[in-house]
Amino acid sequence: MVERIRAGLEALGIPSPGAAATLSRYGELLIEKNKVMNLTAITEPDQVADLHFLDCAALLTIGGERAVSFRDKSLIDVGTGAGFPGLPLRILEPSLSLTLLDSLGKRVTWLEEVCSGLGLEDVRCIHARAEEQALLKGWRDAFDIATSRAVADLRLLCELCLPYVKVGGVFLAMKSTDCDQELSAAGRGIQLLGGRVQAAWDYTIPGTDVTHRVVVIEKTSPTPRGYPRRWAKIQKAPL
Ligand SMILES: C[S@@+](CC[C@H](N)C(=O)[O-])C[C@H]1O[C@@H](n2cnc3c(N)ncnc32)[C@H](O)[C@@H]1O
Repeated sequence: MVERIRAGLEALGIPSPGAAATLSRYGELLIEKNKVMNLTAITEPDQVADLHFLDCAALLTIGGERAVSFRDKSLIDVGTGAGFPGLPLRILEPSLSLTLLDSLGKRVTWLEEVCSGLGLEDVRCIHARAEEQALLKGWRDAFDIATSRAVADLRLLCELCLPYVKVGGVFLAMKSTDCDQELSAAGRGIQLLGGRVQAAWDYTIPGTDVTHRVVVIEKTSPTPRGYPRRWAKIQKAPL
């Protein structure tokens, strides 16, 4: 796995002294734990390298000259599951101040073990529902970047994620390339929550023919009070 990750990072133009080995160790821990806990449907080492690590790593480079800078930024990964995309980003950009958030306690406990096993002691692992945590003092309009992959339809997802982002920051929604309809349906909600779609970048994971999309949503004004709403309401009446 380590060689595949190293080659993929090189193809992406990401310098990675030591990072490929750390990611590979993370992959081993993931595959091992997945035998007794449901963490991922992807279990074959090369696929873990491609579809988890290199997919997440691509966020650091997409957009070329207009790529989002992660250096010295604070980032919250909403619905992180087994740590994606947040943890690979932190391994590749050590200056990142990372918060991983998930509603499933067992996954968060495992993430704490992984972080300490990999020597990433400063990563905050939070067991909470995104729409509840965002209502607490110090969490709203507080992060430079929010990320989320494979958590919910964009209409719902924006209400979970955009409240965390400070004005001038961005929410990076990792999606498939067929998300046009999802994106246009989310337009009204994005505006209401204080966001604006800045770009949608397609990228191909190195060494594969898999193409994904990241939607970049800029925070242009603070999220109005009253959002996010309770989950039942978000689902029943998406913005
Ligand atoms: C399909 S997994 C994706 C995990 C990871 N982002 C990835 O790409 O592999 C979705 C995760 O979102 C979490 N989740 C769903 N709704 C959530 C919410 N409202 N607040 C926090 N976490 C949530 C679930 O517990 C689950 O771990």
